Amino acid sequence: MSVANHALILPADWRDFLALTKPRVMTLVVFTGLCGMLAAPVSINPVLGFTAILCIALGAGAAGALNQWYEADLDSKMKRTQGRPLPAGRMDRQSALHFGVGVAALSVILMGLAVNYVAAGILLLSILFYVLVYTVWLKRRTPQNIVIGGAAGAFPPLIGWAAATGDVALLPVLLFGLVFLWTPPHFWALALFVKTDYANAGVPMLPVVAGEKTTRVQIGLYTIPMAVAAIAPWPLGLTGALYGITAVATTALFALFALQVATRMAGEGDTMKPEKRLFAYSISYLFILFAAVAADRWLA
Ligand code: HEM
Ligand SMILES: CC(C)=CCC/C(C)=C/CC/C(C)=C/COP(=O)(O)OP(=O)(O)O
Repeated sequence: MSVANHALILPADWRDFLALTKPRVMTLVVFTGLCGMLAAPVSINPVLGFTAILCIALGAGAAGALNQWYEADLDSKMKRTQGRPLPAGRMDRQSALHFGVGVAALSVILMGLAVNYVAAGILLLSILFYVLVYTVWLKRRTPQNIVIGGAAGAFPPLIGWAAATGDVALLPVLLFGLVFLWTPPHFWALALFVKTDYANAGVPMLPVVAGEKTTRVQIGLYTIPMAVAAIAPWPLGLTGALYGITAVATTALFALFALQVATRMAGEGDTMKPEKRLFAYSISYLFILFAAVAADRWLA
């Protein structure tokens, strides 16, 4: 059987290695890192700044590759992920592992040598968090997997800030909190409409384990502290009105969409529209907020 499987593996090309890095999701991860760096009250040398962002992209991509190396079995059971290079048989697991470990090591070492050790340390922590805490430990065990493990995706603004300043401060910590608290509504909105995929693969995502109604309520509840983290930098004097007004307006819309998801209880029939809208908007929302925090520092 394993010989037959092996015979099915076609040579991977560069597009498969690119797919291993989850490039679409990682664009937002890298963007939050870039804006965290631009929000810092110092001007980083452009070559070092570019290197730092490259390291975040390489580290995040490597973490995505290691995630796919570890869970090729799960990915082969879900429609959304069946076409990835490993489950589709276009790449062997060994190549994915070598690529992931090599690129992760390169990203952390380069960040440490060229930028600074604080940024390198947080980058290493976020890679380990995504691969070990989320993927290996929590994802298959508890519906709280993305609440705790999701912290991995919230580190990039801190990494960007640390790359520029060599330190951390309250503003990037609030930005960390924003992404951390944004992750549950972002992901559970999606999980509501890909629920059967996760159920088939045996992944205990919240809608599968606790049901649709609980998930909707949880989305609403997480939106409250998320809104506080999003708006707080303005009254705290960490940003100006450009960010503040943008945060209030975009967060109000997020809260409205989350409320619509929370109050649309299971069994009403018709379409799944509110959760699709919240999921799509969640992505634009973070792009806009992070663009605003950087613009506030440079334009205001
Ligand atoms: C554990 C936490 C998270 C989970 C489980 C999660 C899960 C997902 C899933 C399953 C998708 C569907 C499409 C795909 O696979 O490409 C998705 C889309 C996306 N996620 Fe997340 N996500 C998480 C955190 C984040 C974070 C922290 C960011 C960025 C800051 C992010 C940004 C995105 C973006 C930009 C997309 C859209 C990709 C596209 O256009 O196809 N996600 N997420
Ligand atoms: C800097 C650095 C290392 C950042 C890490 C970035 C990070 C943790 C992003 C989380 C977003 C993500 C790809 C979730 C997918 O969850 P999943 O793996 O359960 O999704 P899947 O079902 O699509 O495989």
